[in-house]
Amino acid sequence: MSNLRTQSLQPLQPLSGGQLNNRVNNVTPIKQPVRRLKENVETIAPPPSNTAKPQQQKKKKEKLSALCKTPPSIVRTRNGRDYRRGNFLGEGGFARCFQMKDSSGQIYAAKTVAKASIKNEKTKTKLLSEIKIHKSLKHANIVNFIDCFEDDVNVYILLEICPNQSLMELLKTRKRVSEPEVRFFMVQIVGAIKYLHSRRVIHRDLKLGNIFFDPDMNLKIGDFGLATVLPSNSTRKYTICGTPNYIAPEVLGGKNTGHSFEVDVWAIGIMMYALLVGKPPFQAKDVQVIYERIKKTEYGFPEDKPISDSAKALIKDLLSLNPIHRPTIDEILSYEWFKGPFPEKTHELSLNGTPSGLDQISLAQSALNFNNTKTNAGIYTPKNRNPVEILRSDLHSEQPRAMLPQSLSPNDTKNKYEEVDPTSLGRPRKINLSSNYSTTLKRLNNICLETYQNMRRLQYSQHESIDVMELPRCENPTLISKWVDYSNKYGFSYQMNNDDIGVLFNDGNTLLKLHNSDRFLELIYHENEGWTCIENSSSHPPTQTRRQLEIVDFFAKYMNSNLSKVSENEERKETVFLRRYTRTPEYIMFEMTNGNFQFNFKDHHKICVSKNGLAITHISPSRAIQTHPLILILKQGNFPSEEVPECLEKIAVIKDAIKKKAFKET
Ligand SMILES: Nc1ncnc2c1ncn2[C@@H]1O[C@H](COP(=O)(O)OP(=O)(O)OP(=O)(O)O)[C@@H](O)[C@H]1O
Repeated sequence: MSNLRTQSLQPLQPLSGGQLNNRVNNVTPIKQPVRRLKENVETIAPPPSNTAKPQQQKKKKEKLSALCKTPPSIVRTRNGRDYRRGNFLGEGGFARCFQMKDSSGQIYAAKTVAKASIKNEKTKTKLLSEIKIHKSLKHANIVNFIDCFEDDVNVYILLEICPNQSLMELLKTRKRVSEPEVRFFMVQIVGAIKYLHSRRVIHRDLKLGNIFFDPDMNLKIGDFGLATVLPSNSTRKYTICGTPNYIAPEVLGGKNTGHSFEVDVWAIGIMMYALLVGKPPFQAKDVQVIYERIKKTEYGFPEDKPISDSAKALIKDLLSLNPIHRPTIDEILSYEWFKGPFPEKTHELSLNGTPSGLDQISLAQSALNFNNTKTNAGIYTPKNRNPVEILRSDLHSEQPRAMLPQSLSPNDTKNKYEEVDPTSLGRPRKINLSSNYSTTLKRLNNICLETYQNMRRLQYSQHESIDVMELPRCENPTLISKWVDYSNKYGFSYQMNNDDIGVLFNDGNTLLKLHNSDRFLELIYHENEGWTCIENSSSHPPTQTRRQLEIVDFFAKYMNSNLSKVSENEERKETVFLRRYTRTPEYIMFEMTNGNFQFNFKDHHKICVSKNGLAITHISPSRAIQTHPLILILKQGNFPSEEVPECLEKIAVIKDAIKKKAFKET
């Protein structure tokens, strides 16, 4: 603890175990304002009334975080690490949060606490307890603790960055959140709380403002400032703490009743209600009124904001006055409500508005999404089955069929359309790039821009005489002829018309099996750079790629026996693989590593733009293929040998899609 006083940049020493649970005696009488009284507002509630004890209330409103000075532009730790300070991220009652970048470019959030605000022993113990508890946790839905250090003025808690704010901001923007989305949130939250409780940690400050979105829009519980570890399951805590709107009735009972894990279950009920209805159930201007309502569980469901009966039933149980009547963490997910439409993930678009089509997610698809979300939240670990076995049973059972937008005919999967960019799918392995590949992404981005510029120029010059330079040699390009989207588990699998088969795995890496060869390529993706290629023999694959190879082989068999091809086979002219794909309701777009763009439209016509936008290929539903200079097609208004419905409109759509990519990358 003396560390907090020491001068500059010493990493904090670990706490001795005894310090952690000595707060049983910190009984705060109920009449005193509860810690974090200021947060009564939780920004969606009106501010607390100032009628009683105006002096005291005023004093409480001064945030300790105001004492926090902006950290220097470079924070150097004792163990030699430099962090470059970035933007201000947000502020709580106690801390301010800033971006911090390490020397490899990885960005974190640094929760920064002013030493001036930790003058007394109690605050110091609390901070050290927060650090010790948070440091001991590792779960997919808990903000990851990275490091902790200090300088002369601040203590820094370095955390995984959650750049998409919290559920509180989401609700502020959206006013109410749809039931399918809340189902998804609840599973992730329940997974994290189940994990905490299994380690005898009670969070005690669960609220919308403490549940953040990570870059992939997964929820992460943060702020362990009020968390406590119970020495045994039967121990009870007596400290009155929490945020008024979220406080459980037994906490308000203070000394007389004590509280335990069920306070977190209560808070889950409050959050579920708040998300579905738009405000917490016991909200009032005056904190004492909130407490009175909580003690009598006095709340209702407003008629003008209808929610399902099964949602009400779950909320009612979660908000049981008697903690032992509340469902256990394990029981929550067996409620009927979770059988409703369940999305595969949360989309970034949800931050601004209700995504469409959520209510149309089929029962089978919902069940699958629910199970996957539970698994990802650590709620049950499937038996250690071979991934190929899992794939086989998934692909051949009735349920998951619905989730696969089969090859070129994605029927009822509109709500799944989204951009899938390997850079956002996972942290790529850090590797040394060979010089051959290190400029690949830059090169592709340049081709993308050039393709857009050429298409735009040709569109404007279609009434002028043809420049021979615009007439490229028009051989048919390498195309994706079959595909299976299994990105909710493994990745995106495809077969090309040269019969090479690839899987773009969810970590961004690709395995490409070359047709008529014993060789396969492991293409390791590196953010901002490109790919490193390792060539291997399929008959003697390295151990670490064996499972992936099995998956590729499985997909290969599956595609061969189940899907039809887009076009006839071509000889391999080049080694090419899928860079990334984008799905919209109108088309799926493939960006290939030779710079070509393939668009499969929902009317089963496919168009590929090659030669940096100078050549265009049409593949008809009957697999007839023709490639021409784009300028000719623009002049004639359609392809010569077989008409393409709404040909010029399709080309305009393609140009716009490429434009979006071009300007996103540069
Ligand atoms: N991991 C993170 N990534 C991005 N921003 C974060 C992260 N953690 C915290 N923040 C931002 O910093 C603010 C303050 O963080 P936090 O809530 O942990 O601090 P606090 O002072 O303990 O809060 P409280 O008022 O709840 O006690 C948050 O509201 C949020 O805007």
